[in-house]
Amino acid sequence: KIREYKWRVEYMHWCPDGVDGVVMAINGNFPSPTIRALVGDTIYVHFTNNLPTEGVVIHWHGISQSGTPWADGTASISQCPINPGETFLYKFQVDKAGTYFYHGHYGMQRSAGLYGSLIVEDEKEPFHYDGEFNLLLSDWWHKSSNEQQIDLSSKPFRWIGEPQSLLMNGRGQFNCSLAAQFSKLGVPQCKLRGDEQYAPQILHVHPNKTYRLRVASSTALSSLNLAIGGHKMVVVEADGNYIQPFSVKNMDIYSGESYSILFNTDQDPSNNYWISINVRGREPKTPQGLTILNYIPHFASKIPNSPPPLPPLWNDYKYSKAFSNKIFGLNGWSPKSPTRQNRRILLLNTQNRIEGYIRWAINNVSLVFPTTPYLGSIKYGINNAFDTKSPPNTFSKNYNIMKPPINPNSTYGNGIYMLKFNTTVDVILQNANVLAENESEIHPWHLHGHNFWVLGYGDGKFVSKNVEKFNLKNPPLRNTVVVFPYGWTAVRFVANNPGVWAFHCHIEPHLHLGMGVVFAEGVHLVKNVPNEALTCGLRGKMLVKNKHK
Ligand SMILES: O=C1O[C@H]([C@@H](O)CO)C(O)=C1O
Repeated sequence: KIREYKWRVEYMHWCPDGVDGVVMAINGNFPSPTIRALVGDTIYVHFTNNLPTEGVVIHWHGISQSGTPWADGTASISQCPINPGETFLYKFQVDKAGTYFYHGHYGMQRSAGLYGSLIVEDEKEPFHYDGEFNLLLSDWWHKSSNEQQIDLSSKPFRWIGEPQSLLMNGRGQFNCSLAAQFSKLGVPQCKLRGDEQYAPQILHVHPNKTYRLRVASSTALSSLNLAIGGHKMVVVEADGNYIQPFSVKNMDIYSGESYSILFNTDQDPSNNYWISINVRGREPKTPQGLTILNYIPHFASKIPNSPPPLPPLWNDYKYSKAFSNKIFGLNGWSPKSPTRQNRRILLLNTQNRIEGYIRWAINNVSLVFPTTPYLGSIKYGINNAFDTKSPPNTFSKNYNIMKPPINPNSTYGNGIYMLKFNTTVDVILQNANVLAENESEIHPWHLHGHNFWVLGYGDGKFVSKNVEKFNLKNPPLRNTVVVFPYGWTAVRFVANNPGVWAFHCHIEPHLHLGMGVVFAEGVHLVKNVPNEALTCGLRGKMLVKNKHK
């Protein structure tokens, strides 16, 4: 079935957390509209840019874009930014059921609020439920994304700081709390009618049923922990892949990840319950995000009679690792990983300083995007559009990941990794100490155009004997995976999707500061690239020249 949408993106005044602000909205909605489709459907989005002075693109996070790499929505990689006043047609198939989302992928447009849910349903699933909800999680700053972007590229560097609020489906509370009576912070109780833009979206449930909660995190920065007070959660899906069900009382979710959980409404039906999100992995300076699980027929306004769930300590990484290590592919539903790899790439994640500017680098290269999208320059053989020398396959064996870099300098680069078509590639993501002593941060890495198998995580520096401990039995398939502080993460994927694909830290300011790499495979097999995708930069000039010949 074809599902067709006409969308226009524009700036709009909105009040996501009780403080007036400006969001990037689609057709007047914040968050942007939810797409619901059935597996196998083709989506047509006629996307018009009504922003007054800036380009825009939309990335369909988790969708393989098999056969349509020009619709992946990554500026400088798969297409030219759509100019103000122009319309671009995103046409792609949703070939895999799951919980997904979409978001801006140019500059800091995700932080500006350009995101929405994309849910692909399946007729056959390995579990049952009576009803479902969807929560798209995000973090929100009172400073505009434009100013954030300027801060990050200033000398001296200005860090954007922690978000002012956490949002669920675009709703949060900054100047008041839903749970003030349980809080020691002295914030007032929110007095809400329920129709405010920042009033929480309440989840209404019937007792003694099973519900599916779909959650995805579109945060710009924050790693989160989600809990439903008094209720156990059974995790059943990760990034559009069925996983071996496991039960937890709260769960971590990193930017770029999505999950489905099942919960039973088996608690005292005369009470309501909190649903909470809290910041993990960074010293929390942002109040927890809250909404209410309301047992019908009681009033939704009835405040739960116990305090919101207590999250694990923000820096309890052992706790986070235990959660990640519970995720396995579901037998019979999850495709098996190839048993061996053709190529192994080691990627060292470092924070650096180039000419006084703070940047992130991978194997000492800090990614800057070229003006001509890679897809067009490779496909049409334009060889002066980017550095055709590949970035390093590995990093120095002597690098001490436990200390700040001895030489923090790095280089800007836009070279990419050319992968042989249909080969199996292992990537080891290696974390390290940042510029300051005794600090290493969480980085959730997201791969475009593919899922990868997560073969394992480890502490410290990766050594070749770690390969013996790789999980080849039931590794989970995902499109996003966390790299823990001072640790490494190993993933495997098959380079079988003709196109050019970003692989990057999903923390938006980190990508903006160079924390990513680009893979290209089988580009000669890409057919029918619409001219509108690539009519900018040198490819644009080439088209114009040909016309006048
Ligand atoms: O990229 C980042 O910069 C700051 C800090 O490391 C320097 O101010 C921070 O917390 C980041 O995640």
